[in-house]
Amino acid sequence: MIEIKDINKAFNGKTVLKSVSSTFKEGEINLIIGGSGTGKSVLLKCMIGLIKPDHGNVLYNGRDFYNSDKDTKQAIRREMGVLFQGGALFDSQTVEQNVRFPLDMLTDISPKEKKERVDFCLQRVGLEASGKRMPSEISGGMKKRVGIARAIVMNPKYLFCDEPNSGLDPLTSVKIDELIKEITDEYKITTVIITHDMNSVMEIGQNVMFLYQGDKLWEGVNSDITKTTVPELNEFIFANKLLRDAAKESNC
Ligand SMILES: Nc1ncnc2c1ncn2[C@@H]1O[C@H](COP(=O)(O)OP(=O)(O)OP(=O)(O)O)[C@@H](O)[C@H]1O
Repeated sequence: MIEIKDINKAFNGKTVLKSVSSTFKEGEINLIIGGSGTGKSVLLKCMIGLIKPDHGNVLYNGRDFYNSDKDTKQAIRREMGVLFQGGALFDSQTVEQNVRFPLDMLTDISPKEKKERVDFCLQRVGLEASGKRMPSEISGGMKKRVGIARAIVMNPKYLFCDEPNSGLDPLTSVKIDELIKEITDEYKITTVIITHDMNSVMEIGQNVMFLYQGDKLWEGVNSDITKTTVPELNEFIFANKLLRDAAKESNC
């Protein structure tokens, strides 16, 4: 479980996050949604320690990240897996080398153990036959899978995904969502995903937080989202015509 309490952040006098608090549950998919520039990525970066909030706390199973000693911070960092937007793969390294990278950087396990762990993770994301290929030789969906394999190679307790569906066709997006959901269930990970994708919200959004201009305006389970009376959230959801029509039909 991750708790964020009263997170505030401003850049050059402009407030980007306004006292945001929430709880992200273990073994569940927790989504942060909202339009462009509403502070989703800044919030995620505040959670993983890439941007220090001006005020507020981030608690990892009760451990207060920003008020921890160096060793505890390091331990929490090792429990995080991050799938960056666009995958962030090293183009000059094979798929296998990309997945092995955190093990090389953060562990001193033997080459044999590393190989076993990398093979296991590649197999878990359905890429067991692609370890020797270069990122330039695989599709966008496969790159995301490599990113997921790398994010789980350290066996994380917390998984953060920044727009895992960006740049993918709808069918591949669904497959990536399903994979993240399966892995979250299987290893009881606390997963936090930033997305614009209403399909992801409806399919896998067990807990959803809506940010608007740095404010948390709504949170709840996905099945309640279309009943919202928050005008900004309504506008965000029903920008999608299919959903608008579906909502009209269910009200008839
Ligand atoms: N390092 C920074 N320095 C100054 N301003 C920043 C910095 N990072 C983000 N911002 C500003 O903070 C605001 C929120 O940005 P953020 O990237 O969190 O938006 P977002 O909701 O993730 O948008 P998108 O969906 O388009 O990625 C924006 O106005 C952005 O310009």
